[in-house]
Amino acid sequence: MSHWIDVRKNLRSFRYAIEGILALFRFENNAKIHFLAAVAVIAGGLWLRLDRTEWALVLTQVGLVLAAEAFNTAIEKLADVVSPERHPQIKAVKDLSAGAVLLVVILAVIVGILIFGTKLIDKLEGGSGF
Ligand SMILES: Nc1ncnc2c1ncn2[C@@H]1O[C@H](COP(=O)(O)OP(=O)(O)OP(=O)(O)O)[C@@H](O)[C@H]1O
Repeated sequence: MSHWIDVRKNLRSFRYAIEGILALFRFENNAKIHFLAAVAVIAGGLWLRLDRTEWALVLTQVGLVLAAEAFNTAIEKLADVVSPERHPQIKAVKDLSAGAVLLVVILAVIVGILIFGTKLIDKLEGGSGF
């Protein structure tokens, strides 16, 4: 009997997705840098005691950057298979994909400055220092 939801198939897909995440952080240089940045941001958030809304915003940005990095890596790998030779359209595809990551990163930095900037100033002006 066929089931409406095939749990075993779902679990297998989940395992492949985890393998993708592990490969991203193990082999891709930009992803490693973004991973370290994410760890630093989370440590900074704990230190500055972000509130719920601030965490929601910060973690959304972290998720967007890491997911954009994963999509970009996937597109680059696909492009390399489709066209191992240089091709102007592949250049456009890869540049657009990298541009998407840069856009997300720029916005994440702005959100980071808005949230961490004021918190940091408050903390330092409060005199508690480090
Ligand atoms: N097949 C290609 N055809 C045209 N331009 C390309 C191609 N591959 C890469 N490029 C250009 O090089 C940029 C960087 O691409 P990518 O990160 O894949 O590195 P690469 O140049 O292929 O070298 P490597 O894979 O050794 O790092 C792309 O954004 C694009 O401008």
